[in-house]
Amino acid sequence: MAGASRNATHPPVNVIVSGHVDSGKSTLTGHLLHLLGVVSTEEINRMKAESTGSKMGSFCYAWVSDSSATEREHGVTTDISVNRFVTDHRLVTIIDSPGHRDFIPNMIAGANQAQSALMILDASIGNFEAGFMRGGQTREHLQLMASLGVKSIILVVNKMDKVDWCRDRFNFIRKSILKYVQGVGFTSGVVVPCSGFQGDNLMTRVDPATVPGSDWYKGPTLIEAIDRLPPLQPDIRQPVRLVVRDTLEASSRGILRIQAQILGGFISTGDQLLFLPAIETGTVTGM
Ligand SMILES: Nc1nc2c(ncn2[C@@H]2O[C@H](COP(=O)(O)OP(=O)(O)OP(=O)(O)O)[C@@H](O)[C@H]2O)c(=O)[nH]1
Repeated sequence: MAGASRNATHPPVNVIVSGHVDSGKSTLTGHLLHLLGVVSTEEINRMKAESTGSKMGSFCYAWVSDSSATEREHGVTTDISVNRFVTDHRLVTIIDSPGHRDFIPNMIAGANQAQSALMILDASIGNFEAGFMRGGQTREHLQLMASLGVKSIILVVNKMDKVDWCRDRFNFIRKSILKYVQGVGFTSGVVVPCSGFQGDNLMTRVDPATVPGSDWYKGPTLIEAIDRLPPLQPDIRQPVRLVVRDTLEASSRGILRIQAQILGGFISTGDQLLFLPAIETGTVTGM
């Protein structure tokens, strides 16, 4: 159903992975990228061996996103990491982001590039509550994303293995979060249970034969939910907003060749652009 091709012509969708600290964002992202073939089995096996050797074995999938020595040593994401994959109908750019409140500016930088979100909720007893109460990052991230223009959201009830796929626990979290999400202003909000670490319900429906107690779930897998996200449709009536993805060439005459994605408005040769956070202006000489 999906894979790592970068040449897909499917409509693009940019998805930020957000949520309270330690809810399992990087683990879920890394495991999904592995199942999609973006990260090879050899690479995962190497990360499993190295993380186990550093007594951080439970972070093996998180190491796909968390590539810096600090992130790996402390088991905490500090910056965003961006990957691409294709599904049946979408070209997905997935942006893993930090949950720790110290790194909120980096989470905002990621949310700025996205129109859709995976909000990761830790189903474990006490952990959903810690993230959802005042001072937790769940509400803060939802409010930030809504104010930054993220429109659609998939609510991922993660670590279901830690609550034995308890249907009542899922329904409790589902009810609590949906009420809040609608109040913040998101239009859609499908709720998907899964285990990012075990890989259940990421690419294939959780199997009651191997995961006892999960037979009640008949909804979409995570990848099916992602495949149904509304695609990016830049609104040309909005002010110009584009995300610089890469600098391809810088000439001595001061001409910079960049790769960028237009999120709104339209640009023409001769237009002046303001680049942030550098606060520098530039003139469009060609596209
Ligand atoms: N049992 C279980 N543990 C999980 C699951 N997902 C993640 N974990 C564990 O939760 C811990 C934190 O996982 P991370 O993926 O680093 O969490 P995170 O949300 O990316 O962390 P920050 O970005 O630093 O906020 C690790 O020990 C993971 O192994 C899951 O589905 N089940």
